[in-house]
Amino acid sequence: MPRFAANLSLLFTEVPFLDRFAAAAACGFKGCEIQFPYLADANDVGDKAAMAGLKVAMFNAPPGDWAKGERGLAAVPGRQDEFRESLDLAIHYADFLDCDQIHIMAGVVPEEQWEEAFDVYLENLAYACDELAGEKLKVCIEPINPGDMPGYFLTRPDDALTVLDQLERKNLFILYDLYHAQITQGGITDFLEGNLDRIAHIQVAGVPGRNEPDALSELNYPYIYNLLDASGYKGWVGCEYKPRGKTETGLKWAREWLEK
Ligand SMILES: O=C(O)[C@@H](O)C(=O)CO
Ligand SMILES: [Mg+2]
Repeated sequence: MPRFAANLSLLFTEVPFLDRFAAAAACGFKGCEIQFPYLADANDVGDKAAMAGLKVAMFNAPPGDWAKGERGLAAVPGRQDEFRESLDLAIHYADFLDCDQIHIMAGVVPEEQWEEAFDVYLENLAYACDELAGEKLKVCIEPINPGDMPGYFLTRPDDALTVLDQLERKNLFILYDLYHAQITQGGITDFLEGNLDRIAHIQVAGVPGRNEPDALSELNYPYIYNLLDASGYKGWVGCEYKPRGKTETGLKWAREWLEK
């Protein structure tokens, strides 16, 4: 049975962020993920997760200046010092949130800089893997479709495999977001069956629309969940979608998996 993690950046937004942990637990979630926890104190976030009995399965390293359109620093030439400093904050939060894996975003890079950006990406990820290995943390990279994030540097799961092959780091994994992967590359079940040992975290959402992962999606999610179970997937499945209405009303798709 899949272990679902409520994405508290997109779900339960009917209540303030720090109240979402209890709201998710009340609906039966045992895990959560957070895109960017940094607006709240690490201690408060960790306490709220612990009090709600939620495992924090994943969060993102600081993305740079989100309001200015930055979507990560790892592949952005000239921002290496800032990238390295951002890891210190991510490690601080990982400690308080008791979370053992961090998604490091590549960033938006003009196409003419992509050749230089790839070298910067490899250098920064190697540094991050070595720094986080010392803290017993995993580094995850997530291909993101260019429709949702124009100009984002890492878009295809096969390109993420190339990065893992080049760096050969034991603590470097793919965050396999099925919503993005279906849009950019497809072949979801082949990729899962062929690379499950290189996938530390999975996220789901309906395609198209990024709403609930239910029968209105072109992906047959119950089939995928059964495949994950049969394949022995031990990670979490992050519910990273935009509810069509109230979060709780939209959770009908998860009823059979969420413990009450
Ligand atoms: O899919 C996404 O957008 C997220 O998983 C993320 O980390 C960037 O917002
Ligand atoms: Mg995602």
